Amino acid sequence: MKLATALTIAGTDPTGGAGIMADLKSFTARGVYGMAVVTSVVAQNTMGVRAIENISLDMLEAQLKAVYDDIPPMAVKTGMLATADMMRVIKPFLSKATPYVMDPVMVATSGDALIDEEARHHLISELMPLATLVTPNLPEAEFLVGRKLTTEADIDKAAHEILTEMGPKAVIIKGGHIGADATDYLYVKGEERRTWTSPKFDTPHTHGTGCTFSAVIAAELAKGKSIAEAVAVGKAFITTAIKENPGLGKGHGPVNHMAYHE
Ligand SMILES: Nc1ncnc2c1ncn2[C@@H]1O[C@H](COP(=O)(O)OP(=O)(O)O)[C@@H](O)[C@H]1O
Ligand SMILES: Cc1ncc(COP(=O)(O)OP(=O)(O)O)c(N)n1
Repeated sequence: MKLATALTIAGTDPTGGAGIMADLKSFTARGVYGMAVVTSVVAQNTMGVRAIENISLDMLEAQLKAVYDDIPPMAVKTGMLATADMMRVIKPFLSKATPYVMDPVMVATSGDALIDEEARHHLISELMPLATLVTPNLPEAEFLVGRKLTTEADIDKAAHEILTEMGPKAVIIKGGHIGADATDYLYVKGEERRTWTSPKFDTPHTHGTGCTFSAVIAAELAKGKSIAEAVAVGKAFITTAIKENPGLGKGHGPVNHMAYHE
C-alpha cells in the first residue's frame, strides 16, 4: 500500500501535546507516514518549559541526511528551530519543489521563549522565502511585521507585507487570540483572501494547537491537496481536537488527535 510521507523538523514535548509528538500524531491521524528530525529536547509539560537542550549541529545534519538519503518526504513542516545556526543546516534540505509548511514557533502558550532573537530574524530572511505556507498566530504575525494588529484591515495589510516582502507562497494568520470567534485568514499569492471561522472554546486545553494545525496541513499537502483544501481539513481537525480535548494535565492541556473523522 502506497502512503504519502511527511517530515517534521521540530522540538520535543515529553507530555506529548506539542512539538514533534503532536506532529507525528497528526500525520498518523491523517493517514500519512510520519518522520521526525529533532532540533531541541525540551523538558516541558502543560504547565511550562523547564529546560531546553539543543541537538548539536552535526547530529541535526546527520538526522536530516538519514531521512533524505532514504525516504525523501512529500511534504515538510518546521516547528521549533532554536538558533540561526540550526536554520543554516536545515536550509539546504528544503526545496520549493516539496511543499513546506513553516510554523514560526517563537513562544509556548505558557509564555516561555523557545527560540532566540537572532533565530527569529533568520527565520524571516532565510527560510520564509522557501515556504509554501507560513502559519503565524497573531503575536507571531505582529513580530513579523513589527507592529500591533488589532483590526481585520491590519491583518490584511500585514499579510500582504509578509507575502510581498518575505516571499512565502501563502500565509495564514490565526486569530485565536482576538475576537469572539476563532477566525483564520488565508492569503495565497494571486488569489482572493479566504477565512475559516469556528466557535472559540472557553478552555485552557490549547497546548499544541499551532503544532497540530500546521502538521495536519502538511499531511494534506503531502497527499496533493491544494493549500485551501489542506487548510480546510486543518481547521476542521483542530476545532474537533480542541472541543474533544482529553482534559489532561494541571495547566494548558493537550488536544485530542484522535477525535476528528471526515
Ligand atoms: N480556544 C479556541 N477555540 C477554537 N479554536 C481555537 C482556539 N484556540 C486556537 N484555535 C484555533 O486553533 C488553530 C491553531 O491556533 P494557534 O496556533 O493556537 O493560534 P492562536 O495562538 O491564534 O490560538 C487555529 O485554527 C485557531 O483558530
Ligand atoms: C517543542 C515545542 N514546539 C512548539 C511549541 C509551541 O506549540 P504551539 O502549538 O505553537 O502552541 P502552544 O503549545 O504554545 O499552544 C511547544 N510548546 N513546544
